[in-house]
Amino acid sequence: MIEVNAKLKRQDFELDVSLALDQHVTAIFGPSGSGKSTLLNVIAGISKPDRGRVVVNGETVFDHEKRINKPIHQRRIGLVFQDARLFPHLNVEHNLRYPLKFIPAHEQQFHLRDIVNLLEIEPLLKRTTHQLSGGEKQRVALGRTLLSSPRLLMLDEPLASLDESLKSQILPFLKKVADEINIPMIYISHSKDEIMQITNNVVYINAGKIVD
Ligand SMILES: Nc1ncnc2c1ncn2[C@@H]1O[C@H](COP(=O)(O)OP(=O)(O)OP(=O)(O)O)[C@@H](O)[C@H]1O
Repeated sequence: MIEVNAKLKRQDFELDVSLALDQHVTAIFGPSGSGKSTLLNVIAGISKPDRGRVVVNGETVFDHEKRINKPIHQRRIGLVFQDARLFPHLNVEHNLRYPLKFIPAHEQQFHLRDIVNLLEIEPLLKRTTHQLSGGEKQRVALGRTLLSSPRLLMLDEPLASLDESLKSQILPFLKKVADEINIPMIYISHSKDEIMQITNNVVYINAGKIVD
């Protein structure tokens, strides 16, 4: 369960949201500039609200009044962005293994092998990141994020930079992660078609406010 009560004012924009997400997968949908990424950043700890409270799986990660503001890494939230942000100096396998170094073995939710099989990336393991297509990069980025054993997975327009044919190749993998992986997921997109393939549970945001 994710609870967000947050106000954040910028020059030409105000985020003012109050929402409780209790489904396994939630999509956040809204037009460009409506505040989707800002909301995600507030949950992740990248942006600090002026007021409010954020609770992730029972843990208060932000509370303005109580002066709680857990740093990003302590929130244990996995983020996947439009650009894969892989480490260019590491090959695919080492990108995937990277987060495992920081998590004690008993806290690791997945083995490398499970994720490699789930995302069908075995043939890519020895490649450098420059030898991957955009869609392959996104699968590796998703795998690396899962291997960080997050307690919440947030994807911010993960398909936005891919062409239509690559999108349709990656969507089944996102669906598989949504259906088979036991981690709550927030999926941000401005594409209704894309969202409908992932979940029926949609939160609409417009001009910084949740719309019923
Ligand atoms: N760092 C910032 N400083 C000032 N204004 C910002 C900053 N980041 C975003 N904004 C503004 O806040 C508003 C919400 O932006 P946000 O990125 O959350 O929207 P979005 O719904 O994710 O849009 P998109 O679908 O285009 O990515 C926009 O008006 C944007 O211009």
